[in-house]
Amino acid sequence: MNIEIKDLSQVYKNDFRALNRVNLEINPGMFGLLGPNGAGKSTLMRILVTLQKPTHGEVFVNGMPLSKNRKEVRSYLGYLPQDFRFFAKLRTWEFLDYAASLAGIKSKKQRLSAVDDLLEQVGLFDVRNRFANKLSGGMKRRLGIAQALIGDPKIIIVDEPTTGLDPEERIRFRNILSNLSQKEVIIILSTHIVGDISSTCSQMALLNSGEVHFTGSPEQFIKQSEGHVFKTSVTFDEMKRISETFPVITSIPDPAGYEVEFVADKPNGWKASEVQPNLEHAYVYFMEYLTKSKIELE
Ligand SMILES: Nc1ncnc2c1ncn2[C@@H]1O[C@H](COP(=O)(O)OP(=O)(O)OP(=O)(O)O)[C@@H](O)[C@H]1O
Repeated sequence: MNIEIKDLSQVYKNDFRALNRVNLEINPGMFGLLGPNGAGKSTLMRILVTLQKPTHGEVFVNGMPLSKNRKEVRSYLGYLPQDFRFFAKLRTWEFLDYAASLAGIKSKKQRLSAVDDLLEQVGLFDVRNRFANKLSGGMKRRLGIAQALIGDPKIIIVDEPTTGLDPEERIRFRNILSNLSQKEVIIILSTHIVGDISSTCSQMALLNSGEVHFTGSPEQFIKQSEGHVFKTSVTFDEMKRISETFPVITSIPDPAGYEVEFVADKPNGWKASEVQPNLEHAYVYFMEYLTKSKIELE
């Protein structure tokens, strides 16, 4: 399985360009699409799941153009939309049973066995008789991924699935996804949460204002910010000045002021030592320095 996105643009009716000439290659494993709110992630996800036609460009799934093979591509897909909703009056297992019949599993016996497997897989078996609308936020999201997994999809697309979840549920959700990525499937995870990417994705892209600014592994992404993350001690007075000059990532109070970690192209006169960057540092560095310089260059 392989997805190639070629020169994809989306211009909305109000002339707003939500995607601008996006090119990506996505192979089996977990692919993280990282970007701030409004970057165009949901637009791209909706195009991939055939809910929206792009203004320009094409998506190829295993070499097949999506625009001419929508039905076939749909048969490979599982999708968890950002605003996942379900019918309030169904129990958790009934909802999945209903979703399985919509997905074309006709035999009742086959459906019930698939539902039990899915409930086990996402850790909802014990609450299978609870009304779906009475599940906690994290459980609802897990029910969402369970319905996306019906029919063993080869491509699983999840749009901002961890937003609003507490840390424990977020980890649980990521673990479900990373277990899936052991199989030969493509999982595309769109998120604005850096932590979702670091722990699970082998490949990633950074999308900002509808444009891809980076594509590669999280390790390569981090490498780009090496030599641009610093640590120094500042007085209370200096704190204001440094935070107006650079993005400060952490500030830990000490008796004389603060120990701060900041991201900069150069530390510009501040006596600071270099720090080994992590993904959060790299994201801030990209957003502050590299995406802006790319936009200015064009
Ligand atoms: N139907 C539409 N008409 C006009 N503009 C739209 C439409 N849908 C989305 N947009 C705009 O396109 C941009 C990208 O939206 P999109 O939902 O794809 O971003 P996103 O990265 O998923 O962000 P978020 O996480 O906030 O949803 C936003 O500025 C949004 O307001």
